[in-house]
Amino acid sequence: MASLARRRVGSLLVRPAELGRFSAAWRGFAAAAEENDVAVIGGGPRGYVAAIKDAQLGLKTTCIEKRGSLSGTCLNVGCIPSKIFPCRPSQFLYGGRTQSFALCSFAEAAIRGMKHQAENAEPVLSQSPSTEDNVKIERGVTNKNSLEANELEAKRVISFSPLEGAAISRRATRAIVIMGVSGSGKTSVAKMLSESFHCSFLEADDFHSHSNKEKMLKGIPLCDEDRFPWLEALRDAIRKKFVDGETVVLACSALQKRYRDIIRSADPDYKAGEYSHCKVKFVCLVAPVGTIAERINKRSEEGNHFMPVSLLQSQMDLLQIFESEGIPQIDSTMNLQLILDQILTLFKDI
Ligand SMILES: Nc1ncnc2c1ncn2[C@@H]1O[C@H](COP(=O)(O)OP(=O)(O)O)[C@@H](O)[C@H]1O
Ligand SMILES: O=C(O)[C@H](O)[C@@H](O)[C@H](O)[C@H](O)COP(=O)(O)O
Repeated sequence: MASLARRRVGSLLVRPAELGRFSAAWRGFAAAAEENDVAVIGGGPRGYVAAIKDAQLGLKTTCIEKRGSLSGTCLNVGCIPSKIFPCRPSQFLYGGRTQSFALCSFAEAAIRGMKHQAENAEPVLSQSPSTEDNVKIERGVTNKNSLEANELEAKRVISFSPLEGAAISRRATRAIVIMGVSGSGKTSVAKMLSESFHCSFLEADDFHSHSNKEKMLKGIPLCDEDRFPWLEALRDAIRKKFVDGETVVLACSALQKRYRDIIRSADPDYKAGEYSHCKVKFVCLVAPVGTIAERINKRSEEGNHFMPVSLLQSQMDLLQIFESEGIPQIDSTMNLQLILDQILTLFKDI
């Protein structure tokens, strides 16, 4: 089979021999100097399972893992029990039957095991994988740009960093639309958000027809006839992302509910009005008209956009959000990092 992944410098490469107790499972894996069919980045529970499966399918597989042993945080550092129990030991460990735990013998045995782990948990917690430092290191190793950083050539690379893993598994089928009037900061914020999520970014402006852009350039507001094909193209682009199992962040004005409804219909399961179940989520950036006008003027002076400030008022007039839609509004006079932090907080649980 043709080589799909070639290692040039392998400081991050884990050889099968270094995998200790996993070596038997890794017999099918390529030695570092051999050619690889697949490179799997990240040796956590998802990464090593993918790598083992590839090896079982007969592909020469190399797993890249910074830790030097497999199975990620759970096995090497300590997983949920060791993190939870030191916080609430009395409730879980000593409350026993007197609390509302209907414990079967299996659960009792599990708790005894956890108690044992908890008693030894202090040093584990001091190197908790959830510290920011640790996350940074992981991202440095496994994000999409890391191929170059790792000096790894690959046509088929599967990446499983803890952070990206969380992003993929928790947000896999979401579209987050950063909406608002022209100049409110949609593009700037949406780009940053997509970088944080390691996901695609779509710019609604790129979907406008030439005639739409010409119209706006001349200071003529779009009408619905102009907008609908544009919004439908955006809907289709988002739907494609959903089909591919991808998260996407879109910057789009989406000023009226009827426009947002077209975008919401990218979710094939969306039922009109059931906003909280819809995979398409909106966040609206708001700021006083004066602030936005200044930004648009500056942007126009720099020749960076077709949208003239003369259209701002028509956009402000059009913007309408219904309370029932539950669209969070973010003050876009804040600096971009603060805006991003607020949005990340909003979406931390999805
Ligand atoms: N929070 C912010 N603080 C300061 N300037 C901002 C902020 N957000 C956006 N800008 C600037 O305002 C202008 C318009 O932002 P942009 O992201 O293009 O808005 P939109 O996509 O909503 O039209 C850009 O020049 C951008 O750099
Ligand atoms: O970034 C912007 O300045 C706006 O997003 C703008 O370019 C948008 O494409 C138009 O506003 C057209 O759509 P509406 O007239 O429906 O906002």
